[in-house]
Amino acid sequence: MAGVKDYLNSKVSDNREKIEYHIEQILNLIGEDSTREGLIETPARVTRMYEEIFGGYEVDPRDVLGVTFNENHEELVIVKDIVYYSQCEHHMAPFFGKVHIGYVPSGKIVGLSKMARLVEAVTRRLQVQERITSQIADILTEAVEPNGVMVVVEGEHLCMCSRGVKKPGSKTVTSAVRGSFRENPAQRAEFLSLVKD
Ligand SMILES: Nc1nc2c(ncn2[C@@H]2O[C@H](COP(=O)(O)OP(=O)(O)OP(=O)(O)O)[C@@H](O)[C@H]2O)c(=O)[nH]1
Ligand SMILES: [Zn+2]
Repeated sequence: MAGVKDYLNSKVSDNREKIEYHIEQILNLIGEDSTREGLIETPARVTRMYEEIFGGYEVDPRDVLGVTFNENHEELVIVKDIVYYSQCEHHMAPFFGKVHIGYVPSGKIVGLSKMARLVEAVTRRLQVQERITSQIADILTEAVEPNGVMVVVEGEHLCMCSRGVKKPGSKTVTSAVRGSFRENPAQRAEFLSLVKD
């Protein structure tokens, strides 16, 4: 799957000193004095923050759904309102919102918490919202081999609020449908009615 495994080649925890050095350079290059009291710890703080917000690179998202259970439930299962924080790959600015995941099992189910772990693994990277949406749908499809999967992601992008076009409050909604959801409008409608507030 494009863009998932390659990311495991490098991670913040392997490169702390170099990242700190470069953050210090950026502070000076934007006109600051990196040696003043308020900034002296900033390169180390930013690096620790990067470990958190880019923690997805430490994980292969496909491993998160490694354990499944045999179960004969063949109706819709939804985990909704999973909050995520990601960073847009165009501006390295935060975007955030909620993920709603639904699937119709075909003999296999997955632990509910693993859905949230999958969201963490996919979002704590440089991303675009569309790719988050399709990666979640594809990884769940591959792991659980369900009859169908539907994923809806809502996002507010700070690169559109605090800069650029400056439209705070605008929301982007993306969806991905796989398997039975593609052919079955009633199933899509059921999913959408169950995830709406
Ligand atoms: N499709 C998509 N676009 C995104 C996402 N996050 C940010 N963008 C957009 O990426 C685009 C990058 O456009 P560019 O013209 O290269 O960059 P820019 O000059 O900073 O663009 P403006 O934001 O319009 O000022 C912008 O239109 C952003 O709104 C995302 O998750 N999905
Ligand atoms: Zn952006």
